[in-house]
Amino acid sequence: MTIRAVRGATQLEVDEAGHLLERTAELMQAVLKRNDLTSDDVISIFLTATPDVRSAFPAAAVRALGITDVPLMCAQELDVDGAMPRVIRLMAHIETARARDGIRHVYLHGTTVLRDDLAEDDE
Ligand SMILES: C=C(O[C@@H]1C=C(C(=O)O)C=C[C@H]1O)C(=O)O
Repeated sequence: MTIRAVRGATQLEVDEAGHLLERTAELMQAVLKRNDLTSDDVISIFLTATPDVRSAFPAAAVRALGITDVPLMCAQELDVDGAMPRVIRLMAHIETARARDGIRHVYLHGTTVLRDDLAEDDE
């Protein structure tokens, strides 16, 4: 097993708490599923929201999935001119037997344009 990092991002239609929690949970579950991970394989999760997001802490969505024993941290993304609005990002450090190029990064709901080199088709 090796420690690796996996990235994810999703975009909100609106900045509302219920929707944010739903989209963040969807993202977290997709990151785990696409990389054959369980929460036992996760070391830590860092989440960001763009500065226009004010409705909820994305970490709450991860906890609501039952991932309660993993250190979580939320922060605000850089306020770059022209950047995509209402984006939730995550980076999870994980234990995995996968090679670096076997890690599947997850970009949902229109965010593939952020990193078309990393992102697969939105499933
Ligand atoms: C491009 C993204 O957005 C921003 C830019 C990043 C980059 O250039 O690597 C990484 C995270 C964000 O700060 C992304 O989420 O992948």
